[in-house]
Amino acid sequence: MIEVDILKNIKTYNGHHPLRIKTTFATNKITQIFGPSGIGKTTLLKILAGLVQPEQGFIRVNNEVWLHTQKQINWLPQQRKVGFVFQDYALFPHLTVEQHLLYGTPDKEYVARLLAIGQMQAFHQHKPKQLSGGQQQRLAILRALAIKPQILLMDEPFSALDYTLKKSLLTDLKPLLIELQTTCLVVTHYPLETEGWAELSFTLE
Ligand SMILES: Nc1ncnc2c1ncn2[C@@H]1O[C@H](COP(=O)(O)OP(=O)(O)OP(=O)(O)O)[C@@H](O)[C@H]1O
Repeated sequence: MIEVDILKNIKTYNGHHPLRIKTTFATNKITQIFGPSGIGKTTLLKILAGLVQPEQGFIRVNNEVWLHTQKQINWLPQQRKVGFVFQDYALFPHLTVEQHLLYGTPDKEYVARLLAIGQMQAFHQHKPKQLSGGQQQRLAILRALAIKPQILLMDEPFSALDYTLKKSLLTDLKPLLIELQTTCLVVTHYPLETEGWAELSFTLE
């Protein structure tokens, strides 16, 4: 179980606004996160990854306390074993597709498997600027999986994919997540629950 109890002052167009989130997420499940634009969905993912710091907070993943502001516990992002799919992909311009994946794992067989899941074999030597938007997005997803993350945080990860690609990616990703025992939190407007992909949902209000 992931236990989250955080308070973050977020900047809005007319000053500051407190973002208070107290909830739990089931581990080894896919949870879709809903909420209106600007409510703080991306901020929640970044706080879980350790990329944004809340003013006050507590995060426990199973029996590991990742963040406890009162006790000055704050695990570094790299200690959290989290994969992150950023809304803007955040790819490395100088690395090829294959190098992006090898950055996360030395396991060449696993890299080949990821390339197949993302239908990216033909582009493995390409750099991001030689890829389409949908290919860049698939690479961002594969890179996040390369480290075999304990938690996979995905921010609008399928927005640039057409329906057919999205369907086949969802079909191939789910067994991998089950095999890796990865907990997945995904922010997306695409109805993953009706697709039978997301198992749970959480709405940020
Ligand atoms: N590091 C930060 N510190 C303080 N405020 C922030 C920080 N990052 C984002 N914000 C503010 O937090 C608010 C929520 O942003 P966020 O991107 O988390 O929303 P969202 O729910 O993901 O929105 P959308 O669905 O439009 O992507 C915005 O008003 C933004 O300006």
